[in-house]
Amino acid sequence: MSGAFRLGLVGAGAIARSYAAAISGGGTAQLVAVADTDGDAAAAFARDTGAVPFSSHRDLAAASICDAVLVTTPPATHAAIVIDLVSRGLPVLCEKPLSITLDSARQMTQAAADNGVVLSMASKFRFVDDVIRAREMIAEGAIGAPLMLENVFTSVVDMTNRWNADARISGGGVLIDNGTHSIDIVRYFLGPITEVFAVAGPRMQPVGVEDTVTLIARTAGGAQTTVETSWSLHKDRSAFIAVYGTEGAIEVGWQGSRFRRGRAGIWEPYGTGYDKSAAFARQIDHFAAVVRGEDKPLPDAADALASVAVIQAAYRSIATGRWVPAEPDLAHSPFMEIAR
Ligand SMILES: NC(=O)C1=CN([C@@H]2O[C@H](COP(=O)(O)OP(=O)(O)OC[C@H]3O[C@@H](n4cnc5c(N)ncnc54)[C@H](OP(=O)(O)O)[C@@H]3O)[C@@H](O)[C@H]2O)C=CC1
Ligand SMILES: O=C1CO[C@H](CO)[C@@H](O)[C@@H]1O
Repeated sequence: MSGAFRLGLVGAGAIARSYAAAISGGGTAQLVAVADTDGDAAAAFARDTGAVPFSSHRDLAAASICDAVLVTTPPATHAAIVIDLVSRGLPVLCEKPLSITLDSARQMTQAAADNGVVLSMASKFRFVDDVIRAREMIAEGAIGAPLMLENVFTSVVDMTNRWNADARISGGGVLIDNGTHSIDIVRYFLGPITEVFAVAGPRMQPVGVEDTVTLIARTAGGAQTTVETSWSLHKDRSAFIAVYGTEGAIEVGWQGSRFRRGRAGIWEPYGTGYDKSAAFARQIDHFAAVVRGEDKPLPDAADALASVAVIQAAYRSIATGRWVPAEPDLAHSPFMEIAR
């Protein structure tokens, strides 16, 4: 494959517009096709981007003009669309969550494996410079052994008239929505998650799904983590990730990040914080490199599947009030003995 990376897009809604803006800023990808079941949305997107419009992902695939496809439809539609696309040999980058059930997510990763094509889940925070640098510093031993990770994704978003509040389409509320980012971040920094405990807070929006969730997780490496997600509370924290280790700490912030040597040293600033468009652009360039065989998927299909498994475990924890084993192959970790 040489020349521009010809990207098709399925689902011409809000986040598709963010991708189009990021791609138009440069990089290796060119948006060549767009499919949306809403003909007006596809036509408007096509007009603004120069992509060829289609009324279904199947028609888009049949046109054979794409090297790969980005799926940006609501979560309940991901499985059927992705399975169709990978079965036609098209590599796919699918927006989060990969799917709304573990069974359907497994079918997706299996279909990709059977057809020998790349399937990755969009996880923009893996493509934020300060997040990448934080992970590198931890790998270099800058904070010693990581002991604790805190993640906070809280902001006020009115979900009352959006598909996000309809569990049949979204799979749940803020836990599957923002929590999917959180779980992938935790796994990116600390590796597999063994057990989770989650509680849903008082519901502040008149919706049929949870709008505030606190989650605690243990990792296979022995670190612990807390995740706070809300569509209804704005904690207004400057940092969205904090990792504390035996020899220091790192905070990744929205406007800039910082590093502290030792348990009570001076904070040293680094980086410039979070830039969504830059992260999207970098994610697409990385996906192009993966499809060209020049790099490995981030996250890979197993990571994406694990994120679905952990979120499902967290929902079981909310329903039962118990610790729940998270990633199936890690169900018998020593921590479960403590939890019992
Ligand atoms: N990474 C990030 O920062 C973010 C990621 N997301 C994720 O992106 C995805 C899309 O979210 P968002 O852009 O907010 O959703 P939108 O509702 O704004 O857009 C989705 C579009 O897909 C269309 N659509 C629905 N079903 C199909 C189908 N089967 N084939 C083709 N098109 C279809 C919808 O049409 P219609 O309206 O007629 O149903 C709509 O035009 C979700 O998975 C979400 O979790 C969302 C926001 C931020
Ligand atoms: O990153 C994100 C920002 O918040 C949105 C609304 O909760 C999420 O859907 C999205 O994934």
